[in-house]
Amino acid sequence: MESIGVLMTCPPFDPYLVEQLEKRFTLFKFHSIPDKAHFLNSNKASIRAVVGNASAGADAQLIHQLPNLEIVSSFSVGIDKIDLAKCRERGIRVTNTPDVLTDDVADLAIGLMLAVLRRLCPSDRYVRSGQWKRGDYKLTTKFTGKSVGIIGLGRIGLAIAKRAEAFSCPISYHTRAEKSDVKYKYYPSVVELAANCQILVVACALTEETRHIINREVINALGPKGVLINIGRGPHVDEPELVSALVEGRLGGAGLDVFQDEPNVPEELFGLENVVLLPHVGSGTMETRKEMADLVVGNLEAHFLNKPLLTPVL
Ligand SMILES: O=CC(=O)O
Repeated sequence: MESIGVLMTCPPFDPYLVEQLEKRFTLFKFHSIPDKAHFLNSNKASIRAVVGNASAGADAQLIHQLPNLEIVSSFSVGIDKIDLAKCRERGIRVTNTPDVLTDDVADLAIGLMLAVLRRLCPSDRYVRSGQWKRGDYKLTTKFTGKSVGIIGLGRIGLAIAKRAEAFSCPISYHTRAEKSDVKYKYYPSVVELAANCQILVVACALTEETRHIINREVINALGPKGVLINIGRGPHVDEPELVSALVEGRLGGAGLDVFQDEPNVPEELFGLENVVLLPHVGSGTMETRKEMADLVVGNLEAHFLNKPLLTPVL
């Protein structure tokens, strides 16, 4: 398989993934190539696979420039950076990394809920800056028993629900259609869900339908005591609306792992104690990233050996 060219479109941040790919294929790290047009012109014939992630996948323009592309294997569960319609049209296979990251992302969602309500980050800073010596930290808000509304009840949404249930949180949800196999309360609109929960979690895939699913109306329905948790994608949220709601106190707080223009985060949020900002680390544990890398490589190997794909999307 060494002669097969694999183009890595995401930054080569994961040393294990890079090592595994380099062992088997001819790996091109697109991120560090200065003249991308020239590179593509000279190497397009040999590139038969693309490896991307949540930040860079394969858009229509790239797919068009790779005449021999057979598979896009994403180091992520989300596939919003891949032009699926183009892949379908060209018969290009697509894989992602579901299941292996579900626990980590759900754990982080609960971590964000606790961090926002119990003010874990500012109270840590309180101790480090020596302020504790001058008096106790102010009282915070209880998490156990808060009502949790979840947008998207797929693998990750369900794992969040299961964890929140252990904290005695009543669970409700919104999905395109009501699910017959869950006992949680269903709301047919996101505004209704937001109006009826204290913590609203975005856990759905990013599609044209779910872009800006959190808008001004939803934020106002969640209200000045409500908390928004986003472990989905930045563009799920109308970010300027979220920022003004937080700055004006129209929303109680937010725990955000994702942003509209990563790694750029609105600086207006930096001074707010009711906001926790994370650098898109939902699946970022050593254990899970290794399993994700093994899936990326396993899918490529399966494809080039004409075996069934491990986690096919297309
Ligand atoms: O954001 C991370 C992923 O989609 O896996």
